[in-house]
Amino acid sequence: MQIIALTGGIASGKSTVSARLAEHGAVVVDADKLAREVVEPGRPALAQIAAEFGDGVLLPDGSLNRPALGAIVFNDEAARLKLNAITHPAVWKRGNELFAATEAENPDAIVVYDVPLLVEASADRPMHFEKVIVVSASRDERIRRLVADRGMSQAEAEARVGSQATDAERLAVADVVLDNDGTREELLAAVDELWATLSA
Ligand SMILES: CC(C)(COP(=O)(O)OP(=O)(O)OC[C@H]1O[C@@H](n2cnc3c(N)ncnc32)[C@H](O)[C@@H]1O)[C@@H](O)C(=O)NCCC(=O)NCCS
Ligand SMILES: Nc1ncnc2c1ncn2[C@@H]1O[C@H](COP(=O)(O)OP(=O)(O)OP(=O)(O)O)[C@@H](O)[C@H]1O
Repeated sequence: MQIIALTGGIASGKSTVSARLAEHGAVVVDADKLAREVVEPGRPALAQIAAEFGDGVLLPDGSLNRPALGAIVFNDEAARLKLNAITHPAVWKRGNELFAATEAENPDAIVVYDVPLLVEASADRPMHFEKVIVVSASRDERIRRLVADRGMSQAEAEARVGSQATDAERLAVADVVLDNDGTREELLAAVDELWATLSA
């Protein structure tokens, strides 16, 4: 089994790349999904978040109020680091369990781990990757997509992008770079070429 990390800034195009790799046969594990799973009601991470940030980050039904927590952590680095310290170890642990289960089922699998915060969370990462793929798109283009496609305000989009590593920091750990400042079709063609080398 190979485990390949797929990273990139918010709205760089990671989901577009991982969906195409899945069509080719890759097993995709999505860290954002794992991060949602580890804060479900009843999980220890949710209790830790409520203890740290107060009951204002919970909805009346006891689940996480994501916009409320986002408004705090994307405007306050110390708060964000506290949240990361709660969630990231739980995400890596769950990821490792899924990798082990995939290997047991299919030792030849090519696993793509879609992990937005690979660089930011590297200190908490007890994990080795065969290759690191970075999807790169300019800061301005990513902010444009967040405002146009995700309904964020300009300020929210800038805060979220500003909470992440820079493209230069991500490119420093890249084995493969997929440029996504062009069209979606150009990106997909580059992914198809990449798959040919991964599966060779
Ligand atoms: C703050 C929260 C509640 C906001 O939820 P929301 O539904 O608005 O965003 P969602 O989780 O879908 O994340 C969307 C994107 O935001 C960015 N993002 C999320 N968390 C962080 C963070 N701690 N630092 C920087 N960027 C982040 C990533 O690019 C991610 O792909 C949520 O993102 C969260 O719990 N974050 C901490 C866990 C985490 O680090 N997740 C990222 C993958 S490990
Ligand atoms: N080359 C492109 N041209 C125009 N729009 C694009 C292109 N690639 C992706 N998009 C759009 O930009 C947005 C972000 O793409 P995508 O969801 O693949 O990125 P992501 O990195 O997975 O985002 P997130 O970090 O939020 O999960 C989507 O709305 C997508 O349709």
